[in-house]
Amino acid sequence: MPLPEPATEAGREGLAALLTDPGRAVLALDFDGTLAPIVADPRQARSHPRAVPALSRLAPRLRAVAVITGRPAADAVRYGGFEGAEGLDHLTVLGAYGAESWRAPDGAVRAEEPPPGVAAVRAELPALLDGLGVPEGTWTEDKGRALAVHTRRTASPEAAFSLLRGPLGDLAARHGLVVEPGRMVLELRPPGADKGGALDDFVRETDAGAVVYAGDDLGDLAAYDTVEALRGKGVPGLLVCSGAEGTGESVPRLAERADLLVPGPEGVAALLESLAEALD
Ligand SMILES: O=P(O)(O)OC[C@H]1O[C@H](O[C@H]2O[C@H](CO)[C@@H](O)[C@H](O)[C@H]2O)[C@H](O)[C@@H](O)[C@@H]1O
Repeated sequence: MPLPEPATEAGREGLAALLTDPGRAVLALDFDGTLAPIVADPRQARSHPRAVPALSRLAPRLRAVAVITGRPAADAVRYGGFEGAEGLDHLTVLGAYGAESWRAPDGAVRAEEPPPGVAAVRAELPALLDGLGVPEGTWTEDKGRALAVHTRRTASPEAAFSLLRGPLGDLAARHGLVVEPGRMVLELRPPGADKGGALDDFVRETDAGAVVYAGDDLGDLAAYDTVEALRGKGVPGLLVCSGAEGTGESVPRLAERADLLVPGPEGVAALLESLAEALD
């Protein structure tokens, strides 16, 4: 497939920088909705079958590749199928919005201690959900340093999301946490870390001369901010939005800022394949 053309001049510069000097370019990707198709049960999410093979071809040509995700790093590594994958022997996975990291060379997860508010929220959340009479299918994902309440498997996911938003915001605030809204999920997590800071640190650490970032959800906006700030400092960048795969769940605040819109994880995998082909 030929390389798609970014819609903006800045995006075209970002893509050109990667193609001209791939050895200085960093590629960073979100996991759910970008590398992995959205599925009803978060425990069943897996990389798109073409994603890891494409990354395996591409990664050895680039300065560095990172997956930056709201998932715990270990979950993303496992669900992504990244450990031991050919060509990914220098992959970095930054989990929990950057509060956790996993690096392929040693395979260990480094994580900050969760603040005490997480344990307090864990203790109070079941009674709060009961009291609200949440619909069947509401499901809490315990992420260790955060709790995510999912509504995708309820009969009316958006109505359940709206019902929960205020009370979960109050609970989070009482314990010094924040609510991170996502695709049919409200996550109560510690403030501080975000994907923008995680990407900025990674770009500095790798001394990258160009950056490509791909994401699909509100949590990716902070990484978009970082790419735009880097562009302002003369580091070319390309912003990719993984679109909504025909589910009607697009995230306009991300799509309207992207240089390149691709159709979901399948489109992301196709883009990675095209980049690999162009560099071969
Ligand atoms: O930063 P990401 O890698 O995009 O992770 C964000 C959240 O993704 C997961 O939830 C989303 O994907 C699920 C599986 O497809 C889907 O069922 C759910 O509706 C989506 O919101 C994950 O479960 C969360 O912990 C992540 O924070």
